[in-house]
Amino acid sequence: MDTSVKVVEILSAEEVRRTLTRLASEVVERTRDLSQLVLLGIHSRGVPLARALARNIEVLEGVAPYVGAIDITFYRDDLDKISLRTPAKTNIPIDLTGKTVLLVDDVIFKGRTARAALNAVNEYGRPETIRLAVLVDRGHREVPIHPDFIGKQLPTAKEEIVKVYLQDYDGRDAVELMED
Ligand SMILES: O=P(O)(O)OC[C@H]1O[C@H](OP(=O)(O)OP(=O)(O)O)[C@H](O)[C@@H]1O
Ligand SMILES: O=c1cc[nH]c(=O)[nH]1
Repeated sequence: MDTSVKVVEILSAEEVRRTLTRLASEVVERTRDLSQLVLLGIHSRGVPLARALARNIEVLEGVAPYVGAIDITFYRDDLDKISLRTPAKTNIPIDLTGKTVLLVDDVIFKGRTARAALNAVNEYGRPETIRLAVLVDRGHREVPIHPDFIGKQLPTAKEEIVKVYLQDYDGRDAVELMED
């Protein structure tokens, strides 16, 4: 019996970087006032991803957006099933009232993490708009949430795993699919 897991490269380092450049330019194009933009990365890889996106926006526009972090641990809808081992790593750089908040995550799957992030954001003011950017949308949503900015739409089987690697977090950029 073959129990090995097959790893398929979905995006190379160069493709991750190009995708980030495209996402940054889409965000710029669709943001009315960049001075009001706050990027909030969803812990954990959403945080370095938000920083990378912010750097790309700064290169394009010469304006560095605010960047912060959201730790959704205490907002999960399966909280009773997980331990509370993770300390809150939320960092909100400014009052969010009236701001354009861009939630950033590496992967969206069932959508429950993004839903929890919306609850978390509510605690820090009332943004004018909240949008969602993801590097990979792998489908299989369980809640009615759809990202506004998508790096790569990747049809997957439910049991497959998408792994995102980021330079600032993992020492390299890549997206891989792990198939059974
Ligand atoms: O749409 P969902 O089904 O909620 O899944 C998406 C979330 O799953 C992963 O996080 P994970 O919980 O694996 O933790 P990590 O960020 O530490 O990798 C990923 O980074 C997203 O945040
Ligand atoms: O495949 C998946 C599913 C959820 N989160 C990930 O990072 N990968």
